[in-house]
Amino acid sequence: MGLQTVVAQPPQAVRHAVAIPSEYAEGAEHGLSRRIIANRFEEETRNMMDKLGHWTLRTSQDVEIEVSETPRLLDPANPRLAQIPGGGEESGTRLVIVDEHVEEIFGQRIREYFSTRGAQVSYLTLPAGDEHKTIDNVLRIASRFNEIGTERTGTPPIVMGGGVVQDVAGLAATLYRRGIPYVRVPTTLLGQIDGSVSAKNGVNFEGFRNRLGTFNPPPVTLIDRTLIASLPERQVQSGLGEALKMALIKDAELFRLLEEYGPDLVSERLQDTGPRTSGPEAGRQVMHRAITGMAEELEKNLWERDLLRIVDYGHTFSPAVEMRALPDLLHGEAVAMGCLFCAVISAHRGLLSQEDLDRIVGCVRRMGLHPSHPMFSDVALLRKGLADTVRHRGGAQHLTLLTDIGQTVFVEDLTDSEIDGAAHWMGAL
Ligand SMILES: NC(=O)c1ccc[n+]([C@@H]2O[C@H](COP(=O)([O-])OP(=O)(O)OC[C@H]3O[C@@H](n4cnc5c(N)ncnc54)[C@H](O)[C@@H]3O)[C@@H](O)[C@H]2O)c1
Ligand SMILES: O=C(CO)[C@@H](O)[C@H](O)[C@H](O)[C@H](O)COP(=O)(O)O
Ligand SMILES: [Co+2]
Repeated sequence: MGLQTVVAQPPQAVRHAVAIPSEYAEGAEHGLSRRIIANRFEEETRNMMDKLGHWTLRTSQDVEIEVSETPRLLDPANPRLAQIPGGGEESGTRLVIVDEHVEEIFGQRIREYFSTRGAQVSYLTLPAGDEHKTIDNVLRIASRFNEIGTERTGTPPIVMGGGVVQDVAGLAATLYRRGIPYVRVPTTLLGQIDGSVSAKNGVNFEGFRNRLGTFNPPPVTLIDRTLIASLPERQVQSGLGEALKMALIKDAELFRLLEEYGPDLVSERLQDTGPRTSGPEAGRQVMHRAITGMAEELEKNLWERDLLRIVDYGHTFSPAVEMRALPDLLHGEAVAMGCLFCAVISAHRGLLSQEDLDRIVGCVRRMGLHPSHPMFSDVALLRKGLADTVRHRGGAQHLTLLTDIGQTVFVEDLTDSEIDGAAHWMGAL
């Protein structure tokens, strides 16, 4: 039966062109009104549908993500790191994935830990840095899973390192056998306060940040704050860039801590060892407040069904800048600049006071971060970056701006001239 498209007068429920078989269309030639033809077609289709099978599968998934502070994680007396999430039995060799600096600093302790505990493990070291957040490295991990016989559930890999190795290994775990559990041990400040509660993984692709990735939260993430004591200052500052984001969008007290203790947090690597911060335990508070804020935001929207996300603050223009500047700008450095850029737009709109804007610039500087980079004055790059972010946000700007420190509003009407104004301001810093 040939099909021919006839634009019928839509009956109540039919609002568009209906494909009507040719014998009905022929009826039109015999003077039947299009309305009658369409009704007859609908009725016959309905009769036929009664005899056709129809299946709808509805399911939901309970997800529990444990993020636990675990002191003395590498002490062989502490069983936590070797445990199988959910308490299952270990049934073969587990892959321990680290990056090259983690290997350098902790490799020996990690080996001692597993050998003392008699755990069957194999090691894989990946190159460090965002430029190695690639699909090739995902495949390297998958090959090692094959080599050592990684199972569906009994041999969950353990990933120790910063956000890069977490993202790469997380994607490998989600692809392998269509998804295996793994244990996440973040060893950077950024990884501990931001990536630690995230369900996302990903790799950069064709010059775009996190263009390939999935949602696959590991069941267990273990945080030992002492592991970040060996971080270079610059990496601590970069991590504080994400803490600043969290402070600006929802936690004025966190902002106050960053403002007051910024330099100490950096020099002490949040260990609360110095005379000034050991009293109020600024390091512990900053870490706890940042994780709590992120967990609150992600728990209600883990799969990002809602693309209005305040945690994307500072991540609107920064992805384009960060990728163009690679490897010169670290993720948290670009995010801090992205936060400031949107604070400037907020102030130019009269949403944020000049005094608050000055406090934000001061805070960024106190944490040892640069408030700007020449690329944040590159108007063409910023506009292109926004266009791609809009595609990422389902075609809307969904731009978070500040109305106060710790208070936000979404806008959808940012103009090119506002971008130009903020870019000019950043260039004058
Ligand atoms: N999936 C998510 O939700 C999520 C969240 C935040 C960030 N990220 C991603 O994370 C990446 C940034 O993470 P990052 O800042 O941790 O960078 P990173 O992973 O590159 O680590 C930074 C550097 O610190 C080194 N290092 C790691 N632990 C160390 C330690 N304890 N002592 C000394 N050196 C150590 C690493 O080898 C690396 O050279 C970005 O690609 C970002 O997109 C992902
Ligand atoms: O950088 C990241 C995740 O990579 C987080 O800090 C952040 O909170 C958000 O998840 C990002 O804004 C969105 O990341 P993405 O969807 O662009 O990968
Ligand atoms: Co980020």
